[in-house]
Amino acid sequence: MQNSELAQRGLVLMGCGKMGSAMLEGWLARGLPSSSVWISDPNPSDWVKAQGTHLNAPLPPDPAVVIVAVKPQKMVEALPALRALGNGDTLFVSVAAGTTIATLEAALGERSPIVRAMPNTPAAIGQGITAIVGNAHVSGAQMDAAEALLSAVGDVVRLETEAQIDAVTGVSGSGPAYVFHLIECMAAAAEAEGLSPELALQLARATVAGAGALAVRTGEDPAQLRRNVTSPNGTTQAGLDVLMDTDTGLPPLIRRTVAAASARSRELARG
Ligand SMILES: NC(=O)C1=CN([C@@H]2O[C@H](COP(=O)(O)OP(=O)(O)OC[C@H]3O[C@@H](n4cnc5c(N)ncnc54)[C@H](O)[C@@H]3O)[C@@H](O)[C@H]2O)C=CC1
Ligand SMILES: O=C(O)[C@@H]1CCC=N1
Repeated sequence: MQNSELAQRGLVLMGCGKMGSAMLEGWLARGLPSSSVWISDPNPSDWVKAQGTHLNAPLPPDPAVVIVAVKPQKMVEALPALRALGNGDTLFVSVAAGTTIATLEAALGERSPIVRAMPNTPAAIGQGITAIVGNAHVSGAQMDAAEALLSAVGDVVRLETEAQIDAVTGVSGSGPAYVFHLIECMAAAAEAEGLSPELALQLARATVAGAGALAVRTGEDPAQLRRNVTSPNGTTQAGLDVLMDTDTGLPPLIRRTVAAASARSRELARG
């Protein structure tokens, strides 16, 4: 499926909040005409309203792709409106956490091609990472199309099994929130050491952003990058002795954090 097929048959976006808008911004920037996009959302933002799409208009009869980006709790209410498009060659892509392919098949039709995806919010600036997995009805070309569509907002990885998506959700889907909280914690600690709130936040934000960019651009093992900062018996070593403590430091805390988010993903899947 080429962009031209999307442009011709149309793309439907069901739910256009934070995640839907992030993806829409990427597609429009990549040249998808706004006249080829149909958005269903009872509460669209001013930005969504200004994009020139078909907003809350009757859906096209045979769209190339339908993206489902409503909250998992809204699925039961939202999916019936899409059922008429099921069991054909319209490809459904759901980004909802914890909504299984089986649930989507039951609502949309057992023969519907369905891709389950887990993106993250850095998609808003084209730096997301999305994991995808499809059901048996997704053709190779449709999987390629889903990958192409989602690569408009960052990297895409294909999963071997649907079960992997719970761990993905716990790491990269929810992960930006962990990193934002790290910024908050570093800023609070800097304040506690006597810096002003503004300076503390500036230092924390730039440090996390710069370290992240360095890790990506160099492709270096993060452990080596860490060692590069750490002078023998210096300040970093003193800090890392606390942070890397295997009982009270970051390793067990992050392990529990990701486990809790992954467990919640599995719990949502059970309904
Ligand atoms: N925010 C995030 O970091 C990520 C979110 N997701 C998934 O994306 C989905 C959407 O999440 P967000 O964009 O954060 O939520 P959001 O609340 O910002 O957006 C959801 C949108 O759906 C709309 N909506 C509600 N009922 C609807 C209906 N019946 N039909 C059509 N639209 C309806 C709402 O008005 C809202 O604009 C969720 O399923 C979430 O699991 C996945 C990965 C990351
Ligand atoms: O918190 C959530 O449930 C969604 C899924 C991943 C990120 N946000």
